[in-house]
Amino acid sequence: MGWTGYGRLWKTVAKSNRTGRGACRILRRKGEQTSMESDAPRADVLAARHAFFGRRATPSGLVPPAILKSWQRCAERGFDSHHGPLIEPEPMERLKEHRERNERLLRASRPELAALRREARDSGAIAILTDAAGVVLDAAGDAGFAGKAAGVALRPGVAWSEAATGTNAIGAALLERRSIEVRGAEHYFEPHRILTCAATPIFDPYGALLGAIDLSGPAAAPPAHALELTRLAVDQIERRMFEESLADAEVIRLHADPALLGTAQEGLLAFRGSRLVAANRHALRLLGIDWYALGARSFRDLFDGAPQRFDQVSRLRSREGVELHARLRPSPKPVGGVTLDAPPKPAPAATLEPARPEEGPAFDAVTRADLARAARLVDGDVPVLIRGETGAGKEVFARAVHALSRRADRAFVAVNCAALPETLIEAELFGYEEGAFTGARRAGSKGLLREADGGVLLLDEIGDMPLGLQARLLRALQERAVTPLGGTRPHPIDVRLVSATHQDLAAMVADGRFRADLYYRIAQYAFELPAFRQLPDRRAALAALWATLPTGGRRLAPETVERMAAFAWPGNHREIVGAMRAMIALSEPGETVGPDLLPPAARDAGSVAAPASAPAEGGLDAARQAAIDAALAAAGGNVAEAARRLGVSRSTLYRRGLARRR
Ligand SMILES: Nc1ncnc2c1ncn2[C@@H]1O[C@H](COP(=O)(O)OP(=O)(O)OP(=O)(O)O)[C@@H](O)[C@H]1O
Repeated sequence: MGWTGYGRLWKTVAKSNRTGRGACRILRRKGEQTSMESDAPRADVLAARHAFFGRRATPSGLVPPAILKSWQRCAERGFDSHHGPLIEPEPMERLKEHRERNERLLRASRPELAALRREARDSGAIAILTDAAGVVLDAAGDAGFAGKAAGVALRPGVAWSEAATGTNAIGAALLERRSIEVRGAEHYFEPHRILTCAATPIFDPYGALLGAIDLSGPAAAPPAHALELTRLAVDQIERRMFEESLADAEVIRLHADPALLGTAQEGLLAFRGSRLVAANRHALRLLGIDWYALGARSFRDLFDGAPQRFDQVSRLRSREGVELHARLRPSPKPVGGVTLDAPPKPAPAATLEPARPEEGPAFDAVTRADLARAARLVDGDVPVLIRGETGAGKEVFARAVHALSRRADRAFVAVNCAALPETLIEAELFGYEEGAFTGARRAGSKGLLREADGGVLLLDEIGDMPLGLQARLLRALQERAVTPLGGTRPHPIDVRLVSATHQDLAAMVADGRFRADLYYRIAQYAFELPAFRQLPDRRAALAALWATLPTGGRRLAPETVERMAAFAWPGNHREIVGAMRAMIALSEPGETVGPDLLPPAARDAGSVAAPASAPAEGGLDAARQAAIDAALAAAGGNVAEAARRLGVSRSTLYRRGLARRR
C-alpha cells in the first residue's frame, strides 16, 4: 500500500490493534500526547448532546473535555447546531490562490497524500490536506463517500476551522496543535454527524503550523487506524520538509532506540554554529523541550559533552539525563566555520531565553514560533510584514527576527515612515548627492537603504508611506539598487526587508491608498501580533513582561495583576511596560506592589472590563468595550484617532458598539 517508509512502525500499530475497528481510538504512541480520544459509547455522546443542546447543561464525563470545550465555544459564537454552517461557495480562483500559497506544503505532502488516498479508497473514506486556516486544499479517495462529504461542504476550498464549521477534527487539531479524532455526533452541527474524522497538524521545522492531514470516513463505518495513519503521514511530511529546508545546517538525528534512527520516528535537531535553529516534534519530546528552545539553546545547553564521530551512531546524554543514540550530519558548509563541539558562542544581543530578568523581550510560545519562521523567511530573502496595534511590539519583534537571522551580526536599520515628511523620507531612504537640495549635507548621504546593505531593513509604519514614494521604493526593491537624490548612478543593495504597520494594508489597497504591487512585494508573508486584550493568557503575559524589567525584587500583588489583566491597555506592551516602570519607580525594592500604584484607568479596570479569562473574540465583550472607552478617552473623544489607536477602521469602531453608546 505504499507505506514502505514507515512499514515497521505501521506493523507495530497494526499488531497492537488487532482487537478491531473500534480499538483504533485507543491508539497511542508511547510518550505521546493523547488525542481527543475516549471510549464513550455512542449513547454517551447522544446523552451529552441531549444535555448540552437540549437542556443547556454541561455534561461531564460523557464526551472528551476537548469536545465539550469546542461545543461551548461554538455555542458562544451563536452557532445553531441543528443546521449546517453557512458556507459561501468560493470561486475556483480562490482555491487556486490557496493552493499557490501552499505550494511547498502540497509538494512535500504529495507522496503521503497519494498513499493515504489509496488507503482511503480501500476503506470508503477520503484523505484531506488543509492549510493552517483549515482550508481544504486537496480531498480525494472513495468517490461515493467524497460525494457525501461534499454534500456537507467537506470539499476543496472550504475552511474547516472551528470558527467556520464548528467542532470538527481539522479545526480542533489546528486549534489544539495535536492529533484529534472527532466521531459522528461529536461534531457540533447535526449534518456533520455522518462523518468520523481524524486529523494531525503539520508543523514546519521552526514550529509554525502549516496545515493538517485528515482522514474522514462515514461515521457508521470509520476507516481503521485513521488517527495513526494521519500521524504517520505527517511524520513523513515534516521529515521531508526538514531535510529540504536544512540542507546547509548541522543535523543531529536521535532516538532512545538505535533501531529507530533513520525512521520517521527519529528526533531531528538542526544547528547553525552551535545554536539550535530547527527541530521536529520527536526531538522536542525526547529532550523535554518546546519550540521556545529554537534560537535560544545551544548544543551544550541540551547535551552533556560533545559527540565523538559524525559518521557513526554515538551515544548522547541529554541534560535531563536521558540516554540517546545519535547520528550527526555535518553541515556541508559550516556557517561561520563553527561546529557543534566548538566552545559556545556568546549569546546574541536579543536573546530569546524566556523571561530572565532584564534579558530582552518576552515572547510567548506562538510568537517564538513566528519569530523562528520569520527569521527563516528573512534568510530566504522573503519580505515579511508584521501587523499589530500600536505598542504591540512590532519593532521588538523585528529586532528579534534580525537577531535570529543569519544577518544577526550585520546592520539592523529601522526607518519610521510616519515620522517624516515625504521629501525627507525620500532623502533618508535613498540618500542624496552633495547639494541635491537646500539644506543637504555637503558630503551627501548614503541613505538608510544603503546603510542597511548586507543587513536587515525595517520599514516601520509602511502604511503611512506616501504613494509617490511607494513607487520609488518598489523600484529599488525590484532592481535591488538605489539611485540617490540628485544622482544618476544606481548603487546595488542587498537588504532583507521587514515591514511593519498598524493599518489594514489590504483595505488600503482596495481603497487605492496603498499600491497593490508594493503590497504584494512586501507582504509575501504576514505575521499578526495580537493586541494585549486578545491574548488568551493575559496574566502570563504580564508576568513575562514584569520579568524583563529591573524589578529589584518587587512583586506584583495578585490584586494588581487582576486589575491589569482586566484592563484593555490600548497602548499594549508599550503602555504596560510604561505603567510597570512607573510602579517600580514609585515603590521600594522588595515591596509587593499594590493596585494603588497603577495608572487610574487600569486601577479601576476590574469593575468595567471582563475577567482576564474572557474570550477575546465573540462579540462586544466587556474587555473590548473597555478598550474602546480607553482609546476614546486617550484620544479626547476623537473617533478617528481612537480608531487609529485601536488599529481598527472608524466603521469597525462604530460597528463594534460605539454607535450604541452614543
Ligand atoms: N515582547 C516584548 N517584551 C517586552 N517588552 C516589549 C515587547 N514588545 C513590546 N515591548 C515594549 O513595548 C515598547 C513598544 O514596542 P514596539 O516599539 O516594538 O511597538 P510597535 O508595535 O512597533 O509600536 P508602534 O506601532 O507604535 O511603533 C517597547 O519599547 C518595549 O518597552
